[in-house]
Amino acid sequence: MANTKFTNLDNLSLQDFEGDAELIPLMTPEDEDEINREELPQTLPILPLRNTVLFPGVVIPITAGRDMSIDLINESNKGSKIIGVVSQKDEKIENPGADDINTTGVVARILRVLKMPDGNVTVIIQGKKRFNVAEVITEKPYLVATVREVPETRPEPDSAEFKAIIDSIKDKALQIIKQSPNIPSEAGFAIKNIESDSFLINFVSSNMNLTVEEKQNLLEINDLQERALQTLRHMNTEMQKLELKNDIQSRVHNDMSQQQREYFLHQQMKTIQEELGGVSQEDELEEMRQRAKKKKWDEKVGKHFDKELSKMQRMNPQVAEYSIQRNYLDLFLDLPWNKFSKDKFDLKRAKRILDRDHYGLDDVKKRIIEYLAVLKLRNDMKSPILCLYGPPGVGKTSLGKSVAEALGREYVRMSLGGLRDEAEIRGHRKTYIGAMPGRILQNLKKAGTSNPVFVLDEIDKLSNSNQGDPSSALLEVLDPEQNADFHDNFLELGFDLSKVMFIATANNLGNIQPALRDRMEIINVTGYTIEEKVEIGKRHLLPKQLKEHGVKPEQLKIAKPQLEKIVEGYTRESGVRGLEKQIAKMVRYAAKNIAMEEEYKVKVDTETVIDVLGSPKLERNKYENNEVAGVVTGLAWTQVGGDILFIESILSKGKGNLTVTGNLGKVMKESATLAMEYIKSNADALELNPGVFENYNVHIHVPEGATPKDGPSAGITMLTSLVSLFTQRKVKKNIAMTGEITLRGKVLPVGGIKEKILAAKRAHIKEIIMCAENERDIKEINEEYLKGLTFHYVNDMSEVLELALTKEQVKNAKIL
Ligand SMILES: Nc1ncnc2c1ncn2[C@@H]1O[C@H](COP(=O)(O)OP(=O)(O)OP(=O)(O)O)[C@@H](O)[C@H]1O
Repeated sequence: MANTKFTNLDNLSLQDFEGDAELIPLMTPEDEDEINREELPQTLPILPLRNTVLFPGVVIPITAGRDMSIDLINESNKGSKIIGVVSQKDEKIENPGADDINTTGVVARILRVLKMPDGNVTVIIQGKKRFNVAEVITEKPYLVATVREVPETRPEPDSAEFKAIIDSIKDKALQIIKQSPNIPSEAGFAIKNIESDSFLINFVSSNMNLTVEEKQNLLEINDLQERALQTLRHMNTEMQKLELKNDIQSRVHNDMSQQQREYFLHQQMKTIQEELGGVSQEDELEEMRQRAKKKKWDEKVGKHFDKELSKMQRMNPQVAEYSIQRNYLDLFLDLPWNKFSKDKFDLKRAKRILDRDHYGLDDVKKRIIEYLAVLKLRNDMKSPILCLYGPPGVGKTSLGKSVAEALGREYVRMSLGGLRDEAEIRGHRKTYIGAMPGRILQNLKKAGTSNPVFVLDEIDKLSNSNQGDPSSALLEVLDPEQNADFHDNFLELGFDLSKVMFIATANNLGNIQPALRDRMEIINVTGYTIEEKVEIGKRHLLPKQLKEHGVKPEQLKIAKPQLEKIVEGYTRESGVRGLEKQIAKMVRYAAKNIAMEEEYKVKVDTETVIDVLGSPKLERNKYENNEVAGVVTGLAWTQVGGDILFIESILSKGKGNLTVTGNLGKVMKESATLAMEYIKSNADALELNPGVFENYNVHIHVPEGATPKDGPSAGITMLTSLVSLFTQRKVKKNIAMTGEITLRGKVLPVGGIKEKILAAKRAHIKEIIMCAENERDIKEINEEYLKGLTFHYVNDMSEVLELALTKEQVKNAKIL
């Protein structure tokens, strides 16, 4: 017989056969054929089995305790290892004789013998084929008998009926395995893999829960199909018994588990409640009732609350809606209905606070104080909403905070940057999963009063999307006519926002929805000059950073020249946020040395600044010389506020192409084309050789290439640059300009003048050219900022060129 499937048996240890462990090696049809071809010996030692029946092909462990059996096994194991195995008629008989054993048995091969510590022997045997005992020759020391093969009738190989029976046996076996918790699931795997039909029948018969007699009867059936049928019958009975058993058990179990579940849940609830301070549903409701008594809400709100509370009372605390309802009622209890802080309208004090927190910004502070004065006199909030607008980091947000302190009101801030869903402002309906009130109400809850100073940061960054229009929701918030009854979807009732003081901040007025802009009183917070930045650094930013880093003022001193170095060399902005970061770096330098007890310069000198911050990055920000034709300084409005920008242009041999580079937007590119066309059509007046346009390519570039730039205000700068290029005339020193051009050479006014003036000052510019109409902007600027600057107001390009270009040509001028 092919032994391949059983080789691993040799490696099995004793533990593998302990308990009821089943062995389920599988016999293939080839193994079976081989067994059938083997000759049956004439005589066999007979091993009587008390309580089991061996079937052909099946492997079973047997424990032998009787002397006759131990002797038989030991002898046979030394010899052929082939024995005859027959079950006893009565298991109680200790020393069975010829009459006490069944006549049909199975030839078996000893696979392994294991001697147990108690003297017993466990033997693993595998059944081979059936035999009949012809005659018992001797009974001592163990039974030996002559044997006869038992013929087996097999069905036709393609018998559909037999196949159906076999399939049914497999199915039933799998069902039984599934329903029986004691049978390992590997048995199912074995059954699926059995290829030999007779082995399947034997394997199932051997493992079924049958009496020895029933099993013996099965073994004695010579007709294989009949044996299969009988096996299936037994299996059906077994299955029914199992189903019944499982049914009874599951009924008992269900009753138990329902009870257990409830007990368990109650225990859990109790524990959670204990952890939460022992609040039961009733306690919870009572607590809410008590809190509600203290609320100063209107009758309508009170009634609504009572109604909703009794709804909660009727709810099962274990359902999800209960907690939604509790959150809903909590919001009612948390909102500051009719709760106001008392305003401190001491305007002198207010001014003191604004001055304490912010250096400069005189105009802005004046406007704020005026605004507060009106509030004081009218004593209602129906004055327009303030909108502080200006470049980043100039103190818009922190001004809002100071206003709150000055008025003695609570302060909340909500950033609108990137907000695109209307529900963020107005909330979701209560029925929506994960519903919440909108951020306006959430912030009021946080503020704890109904009249806080509410800063709406970055109102220009609201975006529109398909999730509704947040700006129209904001309109309702800000409209004094409507906001006394602001509707939040979650709250379902109106809430009065009319006493809230809203202050919006924005970087760019152009991006604010016009209807929103109309509702607000715009206050321009401009950027700072170098001197102001140095003062802010000294008075505010350095002390603030020292405090934040736990460094004492006497442990780090940065004098004005060093602060100026930091401003000029390391920051390029209208505001002071970058400066604050650089100062923080300086403070960290001190902090590190203090902590490591290392020596450092307490009085920072310029070398230390360079050591700590690296070499200055922005020296180029200053005005450059005028030795090259085609390089002109413009004044622009960029992401950091007002800034200077250089426009460079060069000529190269070619066919009159115009190239524009430097990450320029459409409008700026158009300005370049306009400038070029203007020069072409005014070539005579500019005394240019007309052939020059066909023989040269022009390239205009605006550094820095990585920063996107756009807008019409570079028009006059581009034109000046090109005229300088074509005429090779020097550009006047320390001059900068800003203005839009038309095709006819008219100069138009542009925006952001205040910022641009400050940027020019920071870059040490002395003269500025701009449109005559922009003169009114200059008049609004504090005299202080205009010191040292000369302004030229123009209407036409010819005036610009007259002012900006000298008569002198640059060194090594090209002859065109
Ligand atoms: N005039 C000033 N005096 C003192 N500190 C100032 C002044 N201006 C700005 N700061 C400080 O600069 C930092 C940045 O200011 P803030 O955040 O208010 O800028 P912002 O204008 O709101 O900027 P953004 O537009 O980016 O929101 C804050 O620490 C603020 O206190």
